[in-house]
Amino acid sequence: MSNLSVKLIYVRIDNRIECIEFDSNTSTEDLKETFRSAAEANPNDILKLYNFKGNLVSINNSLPVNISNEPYKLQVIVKNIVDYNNELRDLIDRIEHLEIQLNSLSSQRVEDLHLKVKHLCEKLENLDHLSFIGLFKDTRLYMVGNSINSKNSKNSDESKKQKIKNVNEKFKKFSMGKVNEETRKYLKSTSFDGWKFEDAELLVLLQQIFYDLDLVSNFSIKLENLQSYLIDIYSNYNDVPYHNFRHAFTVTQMIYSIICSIKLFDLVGPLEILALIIAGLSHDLDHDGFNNTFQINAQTHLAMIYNDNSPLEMYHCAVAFNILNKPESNIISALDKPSFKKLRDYVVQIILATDMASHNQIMTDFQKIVQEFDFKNSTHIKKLMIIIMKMSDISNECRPINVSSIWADNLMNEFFNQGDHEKLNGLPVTPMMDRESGITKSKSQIGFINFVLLPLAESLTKLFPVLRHVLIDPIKASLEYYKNLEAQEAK
Ligand SMILES: Nc1nc2c(ncn2[C@@H]2O[C@H](COP(=O)(O)O)[C@@H](O)[C@H]2O)c(=O)[nH]1
Ligand SMILES: [Zn+2]
Repeated sequence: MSNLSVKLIYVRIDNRIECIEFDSNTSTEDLKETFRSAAEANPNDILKLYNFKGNLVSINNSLPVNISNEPYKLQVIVKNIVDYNNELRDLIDRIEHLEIQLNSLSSQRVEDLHLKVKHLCEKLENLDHLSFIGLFKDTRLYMVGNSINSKNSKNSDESKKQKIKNVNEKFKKFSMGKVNEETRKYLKSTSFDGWKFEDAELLVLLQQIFYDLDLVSNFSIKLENLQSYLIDIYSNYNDVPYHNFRHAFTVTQMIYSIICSIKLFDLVGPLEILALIIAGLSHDLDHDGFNNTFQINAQTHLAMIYNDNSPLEMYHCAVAFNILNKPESNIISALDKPSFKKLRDYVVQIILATDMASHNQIMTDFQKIVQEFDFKNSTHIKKLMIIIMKMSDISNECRPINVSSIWADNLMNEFFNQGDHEKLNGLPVTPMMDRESGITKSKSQIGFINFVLLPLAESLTKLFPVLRHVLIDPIKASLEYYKNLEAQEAK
């Protein structure tokens, strides 16, 4: 080998720097093997190489040389996670089988085990390296410029259909029983833990909310239409880490909890209550896990059809009314034309207001009216409905830390997944979404609580002091938790 053709490159693997030597005759396979040995990686592991600017680069003999102060970064994606996941799925199947055999859900040990496995499985599915190789996610729209309807895998479509079918069957079966008083009461609480329930159970609880708010009687909703509507809502959320059906459930449950805490049904009419519940359920329909900034920068189909104006929220509204348009899922068929128009206006305005780009304006508007709030003023009422929706949308940190912490992890996973795709597509990377920017969960939550969540909760509490105990106190507890965590991380 002539010395002139020898290349030396420096690579950071975890916290150590390795120097790799190769030449222009070294094949890509051999070079990858050298990287693999340097990283002590297994043959099936995936290697990701980033240059000093943080861009992903391919490993081949034309890699530019660098200096030791500006090393490449090598990341190893452990493959065995797939096997773990299969094992976990098997385990879930076996536990479900066992449950059927026991013919009772009351065995606490089986239930606990089932929950633990489910949570672990969810965590594994959301690991960032899985998001990169796209093993578990429906990656539609992930490719820049793709149409919203293009899906990457027939198999994932089939398994989604099967999952919906199973959940639908269980939902109908569970619906034959009654939700007990204790659960109905718990459902009204802001400390409700949705992670304890499976999807079909969440649907039963949503159905219960429609009954307990008298929406079924006030709007003559047929049970079969309500069930078909709820299943359509369920089916139109994607398996993304954060903006999924559970998020829609959690937000709707918080809306319900606030309605009950402030007895909103005594202050506004049933149409306003119905609009809030429909908006909560629909506000992130068919979210693909990428925010508006990504949609606009990547010039996705959504950004194109909505001209960069709140593309996601516009689309969620469109999907919401598409579902309501289906005769079998139309839960608002009893409304006359003026009432339909009013409900539609409420739902659209409430969903559009969840675009965080409008947050400051909405806060300013509400703070102006809060001192002289008039429950007979329709503009005031609409602004209040918007604030209740926004409060519920970002309210994870109002819940106990064991509940909210999973949400914060899921949100960070979704953010980092977006950051990875931004890098891969040469788009501007939002620092908060860059896994290499040093942002931590504690930092992210402290900032969000101080600058967004707490001011919003304080505004709503000014109008309804009863909320101090159920919103402000737990938010402050979460803030303390994250401050302690940050202090520990700094040590
Ligand atoms: N850093 C955090 N950001 C949060 C949290 N909860 C919500 N959010 C942000 O707000 C929007 C809400 O709108 P959505 O309709 O998209 O759900 C969400 O996308 C996040 O950007 C939080 O706890 N921490
Ligand atoms: Zn949301």
